[in-house]
Amino acid sequence: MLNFSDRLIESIKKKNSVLIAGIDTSIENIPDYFIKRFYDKEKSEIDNLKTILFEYNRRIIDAVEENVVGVKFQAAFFEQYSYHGFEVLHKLCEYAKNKKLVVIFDGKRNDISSSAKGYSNAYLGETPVFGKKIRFFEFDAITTNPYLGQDGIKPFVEDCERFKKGLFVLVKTSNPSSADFQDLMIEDKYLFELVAEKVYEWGKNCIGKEGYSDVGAVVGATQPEAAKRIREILPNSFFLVPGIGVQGGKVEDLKYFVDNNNMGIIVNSSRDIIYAYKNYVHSDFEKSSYLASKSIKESINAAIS
Ligand SMILES: O=c1ccn([C@@H]2O[C@H](COP(=O)(O)O)[C@@H](O)[C@H]2O)c(=O)[nH]1
Repeated sequence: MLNFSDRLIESIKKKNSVLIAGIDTSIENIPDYFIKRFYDKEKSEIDNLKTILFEYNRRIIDAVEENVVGVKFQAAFFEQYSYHGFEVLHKLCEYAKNKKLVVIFDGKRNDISSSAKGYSNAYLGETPVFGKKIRFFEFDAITTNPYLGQDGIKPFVEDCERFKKGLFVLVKTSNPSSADFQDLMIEDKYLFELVAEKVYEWGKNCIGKEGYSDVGAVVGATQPEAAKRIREILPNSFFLVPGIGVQGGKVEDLKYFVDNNNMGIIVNSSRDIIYAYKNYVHSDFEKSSYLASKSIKESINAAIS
């Protein structure tokens, strides 16, 4: 089996797209006409929730499939519905995987090593059950938080090596308060630069045949200056770039995120795609999401070519 970075590159070339559709759907943002179509008064609220959440996101995936290299599932939007949400997440992950999309779990997980191992078993690897190993999810990659240091990251890196999976470590995030900690200076370096140096180290043993590491960085689209610095430290890592559109990140700035081959990034867009019906065709959310994903893909391609 190919390394994660090689599979990603293969898919990017095939799709001519570095766009990732972010599945961040809340039930209250699903259009009324769609809810009415599926809501069954004979069923419980929870059963209706599960059906509608799955059916809406499934159609979004169908609609954008042609324009995206993968999908990123934001854990929070499934966790808010407790284990019912996770049941839907599991089905959607399989659905996207069957369409040969790259599937990312955005859980920003981390903990002490024994707990981190549990997370990694769940999302990248296998969980021991009665002497057997069970694979619960089929994600290709996960996002992690580096705050606990190397021992909290090692279980994920080991599973990346073993199962040819990918990791995106938060290095410089897109949110307004990212500077609170990430921009602290330690001697002559920003904290995010020190984290990037660690990401380089953690990914040294999982380099694919195309020369890219399977351990990448999350770098917010709102942070072009930081992106230039991080690219110097991580010349052969993929950046997962969230924050274009609603958060203010500009597609034109993506030229500061790419590597010397104009590669090395995947760019997430969530709300602009899943709720595109609010800006495009109100009565047809699938068409709207298709049009939005096509337009975002084309503008990204123009900005980085
Ligand atoms: O620095 C970060 C890290 C993760 N995210 C996640 O990406 C999406 C962005 O959603 P949009 O609707 O396209 O703004 C969301 O899931 C965040 O949790 C991020 O935005 N910034």
